[in-house]
Amino acid sequence: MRDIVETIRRDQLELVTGAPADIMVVQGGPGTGKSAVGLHRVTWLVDNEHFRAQDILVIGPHQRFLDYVGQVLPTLGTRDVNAVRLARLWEGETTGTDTPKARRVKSDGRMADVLRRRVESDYRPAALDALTVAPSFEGDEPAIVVTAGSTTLRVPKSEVLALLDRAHSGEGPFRERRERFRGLLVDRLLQELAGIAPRRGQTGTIRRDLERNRRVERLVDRVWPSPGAREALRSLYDTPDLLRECADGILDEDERTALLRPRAATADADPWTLDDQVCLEELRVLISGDTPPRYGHIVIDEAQDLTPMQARSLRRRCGAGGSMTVLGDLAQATGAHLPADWDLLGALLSDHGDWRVAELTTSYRVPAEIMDFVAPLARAIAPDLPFPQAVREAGADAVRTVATEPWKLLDDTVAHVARLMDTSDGSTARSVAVVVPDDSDWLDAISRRIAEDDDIGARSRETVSVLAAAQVKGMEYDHVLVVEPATIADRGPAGLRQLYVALTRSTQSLTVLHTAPLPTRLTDTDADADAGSGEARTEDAGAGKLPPIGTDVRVEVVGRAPGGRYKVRPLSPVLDRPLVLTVRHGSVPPRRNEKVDCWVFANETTQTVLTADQRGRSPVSERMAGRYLAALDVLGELAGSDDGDVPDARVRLSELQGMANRILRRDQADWVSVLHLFGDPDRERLGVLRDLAATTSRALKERTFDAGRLAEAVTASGWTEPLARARRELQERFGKEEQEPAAQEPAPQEPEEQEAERQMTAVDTVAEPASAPQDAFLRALEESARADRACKKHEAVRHALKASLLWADLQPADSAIVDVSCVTRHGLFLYEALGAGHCAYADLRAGATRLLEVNHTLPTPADGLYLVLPEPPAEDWSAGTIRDVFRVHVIWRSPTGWGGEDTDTAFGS
Ligand SMILES: Nc1ncnc2c1ncn2[C@@H]1O[C@H](COP(=O)(O)OP(=O)(O)OP(=O)(O)O)[C@@H](O)[C@H]1O
Repeated sequence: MRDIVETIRRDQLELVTGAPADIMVVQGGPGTGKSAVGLHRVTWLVDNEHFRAQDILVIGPHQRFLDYVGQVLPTLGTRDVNAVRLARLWEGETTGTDTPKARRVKSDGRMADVLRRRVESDYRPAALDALTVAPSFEGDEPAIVVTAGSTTLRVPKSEVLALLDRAHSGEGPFRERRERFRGLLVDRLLQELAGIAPRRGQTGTIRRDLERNRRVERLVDRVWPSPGAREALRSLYDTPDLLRECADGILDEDERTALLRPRAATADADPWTLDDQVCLEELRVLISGDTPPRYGHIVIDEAQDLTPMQARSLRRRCGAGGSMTVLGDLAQATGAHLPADWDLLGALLSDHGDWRVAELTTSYRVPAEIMDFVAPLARAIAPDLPFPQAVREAGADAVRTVATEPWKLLDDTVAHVARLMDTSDGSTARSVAVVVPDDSDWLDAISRRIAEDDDIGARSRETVSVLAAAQVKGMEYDHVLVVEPATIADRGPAGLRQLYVALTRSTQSLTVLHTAPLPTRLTDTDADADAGSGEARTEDAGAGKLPPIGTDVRVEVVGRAPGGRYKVRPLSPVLDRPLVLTVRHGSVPPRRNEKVDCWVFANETTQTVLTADQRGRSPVSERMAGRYLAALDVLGELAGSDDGDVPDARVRLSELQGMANRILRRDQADWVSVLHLFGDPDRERLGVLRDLAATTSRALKERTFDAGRLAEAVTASGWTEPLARARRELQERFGKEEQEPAAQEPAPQEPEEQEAERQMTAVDTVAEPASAPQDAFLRALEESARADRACKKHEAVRHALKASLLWADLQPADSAIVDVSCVTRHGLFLYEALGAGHCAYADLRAGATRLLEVNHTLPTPADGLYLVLPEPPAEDWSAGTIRDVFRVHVIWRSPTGWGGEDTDTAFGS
């Protein structure tokens, strides 16, 4: 950043020194110096006395940006500028999260109209009817009556209505107009009093008495109540009729349903979200006219992520004659709204006044080789934006894409981090960022492995950052290592943009480590430029034409497609979408013109992905059906309960969460069947179900469960009917009621935290002892498993094995008897871990015998048996002998991963 002080370029300088008038939007790709321009502009505005430093507000996306501001502005000679994170701009604590749908509705500009109507809905002149007294003589009209001391004052109803209308139609916030009405009414009563008792009417205290008169108070409260902002919003969210009235013609039914939320016992206990806080500010302005502090000039960084409601609120902070510098890149938008142009934000930030867009088109950060690599992605997500030209070249090695196997990914990541750290010239340490998909376990797994690594552990503390993709916006590192880009790209509507942000953070080199094929949008150098900025929007765009997941298709292989996939043409049925066949690593690649029977695995925006791999298509087994039945009912039972006292509620909620997760992750033997059972919902709706199960479970755990609130949430989610249908279907299919889930397996202590583990145990064919063997035999096996597991080394090996299976995209399980079991493409495998020092032939023989015993307890024998050692066997002949004699394979932990002849098959290859 310090470089820019000397090297600022002409196009940047023009923006820095432009006269501050209205709104200037600076649109520029990654590394074009937008943030740098914004900060230089602050200094220039202060130095040239356009504004005092304290009249300038700088808004950034996160704390690291503020640290950067705090560091850079003083070096430019400017102090006392207000700098704040966007999320901190609004009053109140954020205690809740919204569903993506609710978030989009609350932050949409139309919400301002709904809120305005909500405030005005409290003006109720019709309530006057109930407060009037009948005419007292012929020719008289209904009137309101107020007693002032011994005098009775009557004002005809028509006059009160006129006063109401006069006050209401005037200018000003709601409460100001309400007080105006009170004043007008009191004036009128005084006038009445002056007619009856001229002398009393003139005393000074009588006006105050009338203002506080109980009847006057009551009348004002009835015809013109005025709740505070929080109550106004709570009642809007928890009263469907009120919401319908306020949103009529503005929000459709789906959108209204997304907003509904039961209220908690107190307003403080409500789950207030950031978008709620923005709405509350809007309401405070409407109700009492309270506005936040204003500034002369506002600089907003990463402005592409502003929501329309936030933009309105920022406008409010801009003083009369104030101006703004708005910095952003539409291609990097990852917020609730993905704007295709600056029109809406420009109009809102300028309050429909003047605004203009200037462009920066030279990337100073990202080397040309990396920009070339991301160009297809940029074309896909933002075809109309100018793509920045890089000023620097970093050499042929600047971009590396490294395909690896899932079980090697951790080791490979660490090895590449070590390589990148060693690129230092010796004087300055290089900054290295490892960017992983959001919400994955990899953040912890990789951080831990790096920290534990003897070689780089201590050295890495200062220089290596492991970050989720959502955390890297606006950041810059020497070397960036992006792990599994396909998963980042697959995360929701903004996934591809998130990936674009992650890939453009580096000044020196980019390494991409992947086990799944690279996203086509990244590799597709021939892609049409008009793929459209809506490309990343939703997976179900144009849903009418999409072939259902699980549909059988026979295809002919046409040739290779980018990202390790194959272009195919449909033979039957004929599908009119581009089709690609994906092939798992390690399997035999299909030949050109080969005919393949496959099925629809996923519908991407522009193509349908097929696979011949039958994993995922198993029917729901009878054993799982019992558990699913219990899970499908749990929300209904809880919603109808008094206090959440429902048998095994958290276990069943966890199962329900697991059902949604298996579809979202496409990772279990029966995920396609469960998808159909749920009625083929899209990913967003599955996310809603998963979150509902998780939050309910958390509420039970934290004893904040509220049945009424759950009932409303379930209705609002739209899941009531699909869950009931799924239950009916399962019952019909298996002709039974659910089994007790607790009888299936021990209830985990913390269902959410045990989710991963429960996923594993959810595999149908997983090793659960059959009832035939003697109890005593089972107990003996359990006992010896327990003894083995007391050894730390044994457990370390067992968990390392599970981790590698997970990396291999498999779902390991275990039980009281089986150390690890896993369904692979070759069937069910059992694994027996050995502990420290158990590597002699006698130990292997004992382990193999035990494996055979465990195998004997299964209803049907496993398809592969593996002994897993903490180190290589003591004798070099023993592994082969064990295999020949017992048909048990032997693998062992090695410094670089796993050793042994059968390592590949052990992980399903
Ligand atoms: N004229 C320049 N000469 C040399 N380096 C520059 C120049 N302008 C910007 N830079 C450098 O380029 C890098 C990127 O700048 P900056 O962070 O301001 O870009 P940005 O447009 O905000 O990027 P992004 O959108 O990716 O967050 C910084 O290291 C900055 O110092």
